[in-house]
Amino acid sequence: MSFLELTDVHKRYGPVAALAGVDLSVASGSRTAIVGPSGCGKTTLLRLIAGFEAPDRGRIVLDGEVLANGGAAVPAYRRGIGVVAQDGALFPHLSIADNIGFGMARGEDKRSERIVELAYIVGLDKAILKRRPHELSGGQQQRVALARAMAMKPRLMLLDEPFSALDTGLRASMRKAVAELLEAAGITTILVTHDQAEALSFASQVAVMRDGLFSQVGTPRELYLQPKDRMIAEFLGDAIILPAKIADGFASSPLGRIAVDTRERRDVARIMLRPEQVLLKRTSREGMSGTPEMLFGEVTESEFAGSMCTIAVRLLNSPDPPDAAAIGNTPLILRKPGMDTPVVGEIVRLTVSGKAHVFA
Ligand SMILES: Nc1ncnc2c1ncn2[C@@H]1O[C@H](COP(=O)(O)OP(=O)(O)OP(=O)(O)O)[C@@H](O)[C@H]1O
Repeated sequence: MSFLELTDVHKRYGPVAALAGVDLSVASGSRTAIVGPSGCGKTTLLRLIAGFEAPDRGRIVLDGEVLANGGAAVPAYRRGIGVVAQDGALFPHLSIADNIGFGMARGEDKRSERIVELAYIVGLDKAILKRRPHELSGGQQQRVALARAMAMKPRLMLLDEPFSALDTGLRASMRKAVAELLEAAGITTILVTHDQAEALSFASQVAVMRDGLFSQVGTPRELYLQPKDRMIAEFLGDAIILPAKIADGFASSPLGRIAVDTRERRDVARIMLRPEQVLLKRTSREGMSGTPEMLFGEVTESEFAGSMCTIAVRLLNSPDPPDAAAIGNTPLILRKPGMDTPVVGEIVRLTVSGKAHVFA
């Protein structure tokens, strides 16, 4: 049985259906990431789980306890749910120690020791406990917010874009530290993020939301490699989408014969590859002769961007695709390590590794 269960949850603001019948199961001790375009309902969902608002319809059950059933709802302060908002939302007039201690039960034993311990757990030096929030960096404030949420020993932790104010390096290290921290404490967590890489690396379950509904829920690997549709594919990373004729576990495509992830299909469909599945080897125009079964292309654009660079490759001898008009002369957009990126005009041999995913 799942730890948190949402069934047919609806929430409307005037004419806007922010949530249009959401179902979600979250396992105990797991980490779930919710991603989706701006305005799709992510924050509304967290607010309903936290108890800041009640659903119009539907049930929210946490560890067997009904938190909300339509408008009838357990108040937020009785839910045992920790919330860390995007801006940290610290109390500006309280010291860092009192901010952290705010989450503790009144008269809790060894309060000061526990505050120091929580500060240590989230990687804060105890020297800053006397300071006020405005004397801390954005990253430090986020850690205080997390320590405050952990101080109340929550059953469930809700993180609403908690890393978005941090720069790239700090963001990755904070994410890892927070994941380890919550894991060690056995706290079930839901993270809302705009960053697909963050969702895929942080969570054991990723839920993609669109127009107030989950369009796909699964493991990061399932969603990345077997997205249900083009929108989900492109939301979670770069995707090469091609027309293909499918039969017997293979696709005839503009990139030649490629193994696909289903043996059942026998039709014309769109297939998807992730750019890292297309491997390039430098060659020359002379190297193309006498090898009709191999696939070649010419680099038409190359954009340097540090560790990973973007290149465009125009296919030179593509087998006829099933609907040639759909691909036309569109180059493939690939990302390659910056140290060894082919330059414009170079001829490359292309091979595909792994299987392509067939869209329904
Ligand atoms: N209090 C409110 N009153 C009226 N409309 C609201 C209210 N809160 C949210 N909405 C609307 O509900 C929809 C969902 O909003 P929500 O904040 O949940 O989206 P989101 O996915 O979290 O967006 P973002 O990624 O931009 O934060 C939006 O159309 C929003 O304008």
